[in-house]
Amino acid sequence: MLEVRELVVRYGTATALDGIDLDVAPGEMVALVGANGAGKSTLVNTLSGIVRPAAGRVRLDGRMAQVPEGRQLFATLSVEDNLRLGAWRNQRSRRDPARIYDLFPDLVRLRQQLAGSLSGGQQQMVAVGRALMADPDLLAVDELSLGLAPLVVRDLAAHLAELNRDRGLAVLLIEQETTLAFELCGRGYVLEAGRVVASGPSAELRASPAVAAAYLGGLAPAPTGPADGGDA
Ligand SMILES: Nc1ncnc2c1ncn2[C@@H]1O[C@H](COP(=O)(O)OP(=O)(O)OP(=O)(O)O)[C@@H](O)[C@H]1O
Repeated sequence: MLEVRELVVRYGTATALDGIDLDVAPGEMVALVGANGAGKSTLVNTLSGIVRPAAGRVRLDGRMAQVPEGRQLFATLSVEDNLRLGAWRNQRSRRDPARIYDLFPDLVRLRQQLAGSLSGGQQQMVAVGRALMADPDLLAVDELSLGLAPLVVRDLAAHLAELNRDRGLAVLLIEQETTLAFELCGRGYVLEAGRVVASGPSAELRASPAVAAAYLGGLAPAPTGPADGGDA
């Protein structure tokens, strides 16, 4: 449903994405991991049209909604108004946030509260809910876990997995938390300095030196097997 080919993005003379190929199939959960500055947000912002590519192409069948990095809620609007804003392109009949309250019952009692006064976890619920209000086929989540307690992250991750399983929602999960990303998604991509340096099933990526290298600046994990040939 999403096909990205040879995507190049530049900010002035700096190249942020340098020939990215990436696919998400309908109903798939795909992880995009990489260290700070690798180009993850640039990629998502290009998919959603916020950033214009210098070259390459993006083909998207269906509708994509984005949970932006840092949530970016309207702090002085209520939870309910933030949710409704997610549906501004929908027909009137699909602007009722009731379905989001079914998904996140905790938001019901907060519906009139200003978004700026919520906890980080509550804000992330609203940000996910607002994106879901657009009835997307693909949800791109930029840093689900950012600044949140592990229990809250678990809860949000469980919701995403449920939406994927029950409604066939495709998810592109942008994460620095590789453990979470590879647990939740069957397949993933590792980005380093604007390039895909590894991709494949999460089980393989988890053990991949490329993942460690992307995070530790080129240091591969120490070998776990017996030393080969050395006698020290
Ligand atoms: N608006 C911008 N103008 C100039 N350079 C930018 C802009 N946005 C991002 N960059 C640069 O592009 C590169 C990729 O940044 P990006 O935010 O996409 O990385 P990221 O992987 O999402 O990082 P993080 O995990 O820290 O959010 C970085 O070198 C960054 O400094």
